[in-house]
Amino acid sequence: MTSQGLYVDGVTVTFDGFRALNNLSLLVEPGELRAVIGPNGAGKTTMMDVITGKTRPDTGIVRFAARDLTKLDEAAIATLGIGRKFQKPTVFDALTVFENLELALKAPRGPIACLRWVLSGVARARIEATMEQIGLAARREDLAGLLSHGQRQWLEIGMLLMQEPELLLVDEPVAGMTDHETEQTAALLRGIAGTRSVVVVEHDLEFVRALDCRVTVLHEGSVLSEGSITHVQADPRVIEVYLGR
Ligand SMILES: Nc1ncnc2c1ncn2[C@@H]1O[C@H](COP(=O)(O)OP(=O)(O)OP(=O)(O)O)[C@@H](O)[C@H]1O
Repeated sequence: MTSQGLYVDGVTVTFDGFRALNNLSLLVEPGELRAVIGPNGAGKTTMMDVITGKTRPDTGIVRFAARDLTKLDEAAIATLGIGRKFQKPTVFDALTVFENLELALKAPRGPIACLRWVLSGVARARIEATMEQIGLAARREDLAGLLSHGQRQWLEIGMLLMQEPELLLVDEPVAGMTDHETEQTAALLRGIAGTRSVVVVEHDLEFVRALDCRVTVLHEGSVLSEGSITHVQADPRVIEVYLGR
């Protein structure tokens, strides 16, 4: 077993006798970009909930960077460097792009420390670099409420990046985006991986192809197939339960 990365082994989650996850095992390497697909009810959201500590598994191992996540609460898991982006963006509409990113910085804790805290040159440079990365440098002074749906999603990804996560979980990022925004999101996520692991749950298979990464197909709470998008799309079991419908 690897001591780094995300290691899920034999995880089962039962809701009122129904197995949402059924002996789920998966390994995501440090710096890897991984797409997770599967039909409705396959267990994708439950898998994310288990990794972030929202749901406790009945059995199984969940480790990240050699830490046992099943022993930690949601706050402790976030502190460990696991960030999650939900489908709906939660940016602050009345703040500018810059201010949203500033707010997401890891500010010192405690009232005295906060009073003394001034945005340092290093912090400012990080905000600048993040605005470039998410393609919003030209919109820095614009209120988030004026951004398009896609741009708001990127801003939220930027806010998560300000927390310097080592693992980023992203839930259906391109739902409601234009084709052009979808392409840009794939490029953004490819760029974000490498220095950190990124797990993306998505239904849009064109987008998953554009991610150009290993794909895990879930079905009834287990891994049905894994490999390149070309490999899983040609897998008869995947065609039967997911693609062929
Ligand atoms: N809190 C809960 N109580 C009872 N059943 C639940 C609960 N959460 C999830 N389930 C069930 O577990 C199964 C897996 O759900 P989950 O949301 O993880 O699937 P999913 O792959 O994310 O689906 P979708 O693509 O529709 O989001 C579903 O049958 C769902 O109804």
